[in-house]
Amino acid sequence: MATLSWEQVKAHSTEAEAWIVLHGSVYNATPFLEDHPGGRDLILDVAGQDATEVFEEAAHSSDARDILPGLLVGRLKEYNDVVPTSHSLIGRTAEAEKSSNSSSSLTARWTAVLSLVAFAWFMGARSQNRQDGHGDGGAQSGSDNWTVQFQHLGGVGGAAAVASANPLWVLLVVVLLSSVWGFGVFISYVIYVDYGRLDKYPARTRLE
Ligand code: HEM
Repeated sequence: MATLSWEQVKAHSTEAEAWIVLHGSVYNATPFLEDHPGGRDLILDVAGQDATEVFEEAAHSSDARDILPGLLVGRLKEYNDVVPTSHSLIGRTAEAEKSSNSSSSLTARWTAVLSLVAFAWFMGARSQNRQDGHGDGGAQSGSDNWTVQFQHLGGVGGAAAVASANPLWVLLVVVLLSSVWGFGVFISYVIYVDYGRLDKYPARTRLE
């Protein structure tokens, strides 16, 4: 890797050659200027300079940091790295959101809840049918055995109660729980993503 001096870095402070220093490594940001979600000007403001502080203040994600190796030019000869890598709330939250709240895992959760509802409904309906004496003997006895077995299995807990409850009550409870859950997800989204995004802006560009 090339070892560079401050003079060389300072000589690359134009739009055509915008080098920035992050933690002592020198990056050529020019190919990325147009793609920068924070805009080209924020990078150009610090071209030819040490951008570590503003870069960390903007709490860049690991996705942003993954872009850096592709822009690497070299390393400064002497560099005293005093700015810590930011581990801000928003950085960690955004990454956690990506892994835990991804649409696929949400789909999986909803599928699990809906399966449970369908199962409880089915068992409730079966048990109702049996108690009302609407079962038509031999043909149904296989399913009724399943109901009985389920109730025996769940006899120790709430499963039997769920199975024998009116399916409409089961549905109501599930809908209520889902609403509370959804509200919780919404509130945490507002707190961590919307509110947290304020921290993504460097202090000098932030509206105080
Ligand atoms: C080559 C260096 C840089 C790269 C690769 C880069 C990359 C990125 C990326 C990928 C994002 C989207 C959000 C994220 O994933 O974190 C972002 C946002 C941002 N960047 Fe940079 N960035 C660089 C330099 C800078 C510099 C020097 C500043 C100076 C202040 C800056 C300020 C910002 C701001 C304020 C945002 C937030 C934009 C928004 O959410 O609307 N970035 N950057």
